[in-house]
Amino acid sequence: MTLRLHDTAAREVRDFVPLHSGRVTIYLCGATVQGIPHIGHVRSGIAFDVLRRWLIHKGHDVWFVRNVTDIDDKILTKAADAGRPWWEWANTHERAFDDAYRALGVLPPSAEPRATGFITQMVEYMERLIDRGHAYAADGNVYYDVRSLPDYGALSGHRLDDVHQGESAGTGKRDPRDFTLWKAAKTGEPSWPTPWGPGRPGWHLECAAMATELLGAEFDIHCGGMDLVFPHHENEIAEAHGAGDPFARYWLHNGWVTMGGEKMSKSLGNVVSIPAMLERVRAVELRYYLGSAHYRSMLEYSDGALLEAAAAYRRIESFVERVVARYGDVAVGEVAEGFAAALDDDLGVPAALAEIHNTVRVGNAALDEGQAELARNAAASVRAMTGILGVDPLDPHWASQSDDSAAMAALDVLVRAELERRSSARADKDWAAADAARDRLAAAGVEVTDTADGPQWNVKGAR
Ligand SMILES: Nc1ncnc2c1ncn2[C@@H]1O[C@H](COP(=O)(O)OP(=O)(O)OP(=O)(O)O)[C@@H](O)[C@H]1O
Ligand SMILES: [Zn+2]
Repeated sequence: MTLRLHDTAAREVRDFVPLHSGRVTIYLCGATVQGIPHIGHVRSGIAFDVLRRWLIHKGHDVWFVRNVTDIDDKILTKAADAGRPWWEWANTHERAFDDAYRALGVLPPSAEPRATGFITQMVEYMERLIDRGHAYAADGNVYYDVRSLPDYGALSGHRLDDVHQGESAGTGKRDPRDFTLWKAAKTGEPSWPTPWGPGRPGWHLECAAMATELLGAEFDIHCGGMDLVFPHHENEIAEAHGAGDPFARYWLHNGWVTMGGEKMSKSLGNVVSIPAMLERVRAVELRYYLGSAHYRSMLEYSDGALLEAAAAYRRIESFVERVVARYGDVAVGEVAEGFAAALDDDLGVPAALAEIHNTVRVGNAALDEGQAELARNAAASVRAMTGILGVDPLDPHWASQSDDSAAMAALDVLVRAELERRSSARADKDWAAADAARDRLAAAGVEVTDTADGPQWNVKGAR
């Protein structure tokens, strides 16, 4: 089946056809490493990790580039406020993002270019733009002349009259709507030499130069958060088209993590950091939660929604673990047809999750009825589907972070035996024996919840 994706530029969902058959090239705008990541910052990493895994599953070789913006006003200001060198500040927070991505099982990118490593390419890029009449130097700054490009604004739908770049007025700008490619050096700030004097790059130039250098003048998918449509991606397109490059063929944008209906952001103060979240739920549960909404929807954070998602994930996990405990190891099987159809439809994760939960229900019933083949097939399919969402319970990545799964599987057998004693005692109206079974479980710290899928258990205080 053909994968269909919502292309912001086309304003519609359209068939995805890669530029080169069998290979897909993707550029995702990565972090500006100025602080500790909050859960909003990693949403794009998770959403497009699912895209990547799905494309790999469909047989493509995926080249996935996610950059690091390691030079930026905010980095310089925050480092200066903290009395630290800017490069140390950037590196420290790059590691914090790395830790978060790794903890959440986001596949490492094929390349992770840092802006400061591509200055030569940025200078060459500006030379091309100046030669072609789309950029000009003034007082050591280099600006992009937005009026020089007839289709400026096409991605975001901004009319030229309404353009506000949201950047401070630079000296020598011919038109306030022009945007900055390169900033002249200021005393005490890092700078690199150029034909127009020393300075440092602007964000929009960084991404266009890195994407072009690593993925070519034309590549498949450019993605990022929805707040990047304007000005960041609009300006990247302007640069590429000005330079004569076709650039990205599809533009994908993810919605925000919100809290109280507003974008989670440090400036609003409504943030929950990844380390703080990982004190509350396991990393795999947080990943499940952050990846559970459709990538284009807003994901409104609440404690209740997080815990509900964690419980939903544990239902999937405990089914797979029960199968392993009873029948031994489970291989990765086939994805359900409905799951494939859901992901092919613009990465419809909510419908894909419904397929997973449905398979778990069928599998649990098969387990209860001792239908080994059916139960094992269901577990194998659940492994395949959860693997594409990055949350396969048996993926070794999670094993080091979760309870010892062999011990948990053994415990599951014992707890199930105790639960069976409790339920047959109830059926015999032997209340004393039923209470004794319940008390033994409680004394061992095992909490039992009766659900539509039968009793579920967990160890009190364990995550
Ligand atoms: N709440 C969020 N949900 C989804 N993506 C987000 C969220 N906040 C930031 N991002 C993404 O993270 C990247 C960095 O964003 P940005 O620097 O604006 O973070 P921020 O925390 O909002 O910053 P600030 O605290 O300065 O407002 C961008 O790609 C943006 O799309
Ligand atoms: Zn970018």
